[in-house]
Amino acid sequence: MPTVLTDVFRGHPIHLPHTHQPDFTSLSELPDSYTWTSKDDPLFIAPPSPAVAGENIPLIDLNHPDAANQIGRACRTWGAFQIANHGVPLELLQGIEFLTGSLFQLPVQRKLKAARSDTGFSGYGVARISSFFNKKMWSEGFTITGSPLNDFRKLWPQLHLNYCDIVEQYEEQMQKLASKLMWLSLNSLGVSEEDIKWARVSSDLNWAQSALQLNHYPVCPEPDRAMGLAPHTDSTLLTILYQNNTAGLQVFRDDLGWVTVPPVPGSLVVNVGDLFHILSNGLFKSVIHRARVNQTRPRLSVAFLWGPRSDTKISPVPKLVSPDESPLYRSVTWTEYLRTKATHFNKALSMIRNHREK
Ligand SMILES: C=C1C[C@]23C[C@@]1(O)CC[C@H]2[C@@]12CCC[C@@](C)(C(=O)O1)[C@H]2[C@@H]3C(=O)O
Ligand SMILES: O=C(O)CCC(=O)C(=O)O
Ligand SMILES: [Fe+2]
Repeated sequence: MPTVLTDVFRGHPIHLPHTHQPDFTSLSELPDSYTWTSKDDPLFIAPPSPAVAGENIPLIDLNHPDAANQIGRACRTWGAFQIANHGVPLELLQGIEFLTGSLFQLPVQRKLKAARSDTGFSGYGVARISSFFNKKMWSEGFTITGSPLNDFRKLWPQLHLNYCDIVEQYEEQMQKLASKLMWLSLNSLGVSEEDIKWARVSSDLNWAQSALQLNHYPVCPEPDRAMGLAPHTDSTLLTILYQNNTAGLQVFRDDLGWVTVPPVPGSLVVNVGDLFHILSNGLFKSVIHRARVNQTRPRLSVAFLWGPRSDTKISPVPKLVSPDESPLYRSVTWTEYLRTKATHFNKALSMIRNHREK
């Protein structure tokens, strides 16, 4: 049984055309292969409801005495929220943004030296979900899990140690924050450490693991017809996203359609992932989100994808299941779930759902 994320796709190759990325900046028209319509994605033009004006995911001050309830409410209604006063130093956010910008500015041949392999987890390439769509996405990405030393040495023969240091510090801060957010939201449901022993704060976070996904959305000649990152849910417990000062992230609500998440300097966006939806027996929504692009400003984002150790079985917390009903989902490890998702994409959750008798 693998215990690290790097092993997840070993024996489960995903062939993706990393080497066929265009030089985005040289294109003055959108090639057909990048032109999206609602045939390529049924939600492409989900009309915003009139109610959407003024509706936005909540911005929650973590120092507020009622923060736990506000977070709980946001997880139930939106599956996403922004946070201020999160305690992550501004210089570290600036550092990770600088690293991300420097990485994607490298010549494409250099980036390809660290390309993600078909069975690999880390490295440069197109989004993993690309194989589920007919059209290409206007973006490039870099996934990090474990030490980025080997990849970074290929990218920056001189400066790799400085950049490794930034990643290490960033991940350390994010891990602490993610655990705090998970417990604040669970506490709001009356769930305590007694109810989920594997996730005890006192167990020094050895029960968790993570990946960092760096994303770059270059400026685009026809943004209305292009897609930066297609609609998806994350398979995590929680994802913490840093976005630079360029809008592009949108979250989907059945009653509102697509809602743009405006960048708020210094704040972070938090998404509920599929595993948290399972753990909460469906009470917290794993939010469908996507990234759009624009004509004038490149966009960068850094997603901290956070989940349990690969061998931990995640199942609905018994306290959240009514005594006369079976849990909404059967138990699953993160490894099993990532593999299900890699094969079945947005049907993955329904594949592990327990079907209740009518
Ligand atoms: C741990 C992971 C979650 C992720 C797949 C991955 O193995 C590493 C990258 C993650 C990411 C980021 C972009 C969107 C997404 C759906 C994808 O294709 O790669 C997520 C994956 C996920 O949450 O399922
Ligand atoms: O770039 C964004 O805003 C979204 C990124 C994202 O959803 C991801 O990396 O999983
Ligand atoms: Fe995502």
